[in-house]
Amino acid sequence: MSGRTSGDVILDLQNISLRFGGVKALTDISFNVREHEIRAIIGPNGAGKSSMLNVINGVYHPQEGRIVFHGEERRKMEPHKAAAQGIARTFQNIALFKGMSVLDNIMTGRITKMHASFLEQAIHFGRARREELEHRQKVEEVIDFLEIQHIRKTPVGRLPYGLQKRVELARALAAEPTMLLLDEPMAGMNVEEKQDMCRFILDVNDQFGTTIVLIEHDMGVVMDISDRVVVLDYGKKIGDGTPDEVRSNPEVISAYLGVSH
Ligand SMILES: Nc1ncnc2c1ncn2[C@@H]1O[C@H](COP(=O)(O)OP(=O)(O)OP(=O)(O)O)[C@@H](O)[C@H]1O
Repeated sequence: MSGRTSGDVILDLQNISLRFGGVKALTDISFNVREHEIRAIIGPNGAGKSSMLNVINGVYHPQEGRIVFHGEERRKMEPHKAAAQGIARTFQNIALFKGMSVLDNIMTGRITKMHASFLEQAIHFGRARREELEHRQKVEEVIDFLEIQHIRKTPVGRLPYGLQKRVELARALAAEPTMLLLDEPMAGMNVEEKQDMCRFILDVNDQFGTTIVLIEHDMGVVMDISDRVVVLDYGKKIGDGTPDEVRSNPEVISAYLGVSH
């Protein structure tokens, strides 16, 4: 456990149930996320982790339950509204524009922050010009922060996998989120790439104060960087607590940690 302090509850998920036809993806799940913490969601394949992230992000709308974000109950929220409220995410399978440069991909993370009209942008004048400079400056800050200056002009598709994941993180950060959802940020990475990604996640959390909710299969990573862990199995919550509490929870051990993954 990182030992960092975290604040008030900013996201409260209460009795969430989500079904796809006859498939119960999530059943009566409640947990919360505190400001500035690193909160992991773990569980075997098909446990409902990605579905949970999609509920937080407004992609899926649960049939039952309440979602309270910053003290307000959320009604059917669409993903673009989640983005406007400061929630950004990365995906299990990298979702970048492979033919575009690293810089241009990260610029797309600024879209929700763009105010100038299409016409203003087209003639590249006044407000649009000022805005573009601001966006560029923010993107350059993110590029420096994630140490990817050397690849800023490279088309993303030519980069090794670990760096593509870092570019995806950069794009999410360019939106200046207050809450960052990471769907398996270490998947497919070698040991060195994982170490780098861990360092960046901790630095983002520390330096920007960003709250982080992540799904991760690598238990070493989860136990190292998370403040609290929620454990799902077959769409139900079977554990919730600090890494130490979760590690010693018999139900978790038999359902998850005890099986090879
Ligand atoms: N869009 C969908 N339509 C139908 N069923 C779905 C959909 N999304 C998820 N499911 C089902 O919901 C259950 C939970 O899936 P989910 O992807 O959330 O699990 P997961 O824990 O993220 O798994 P993994 O570790 O394999 O990514 C599974 O039975 C899955 O088949």
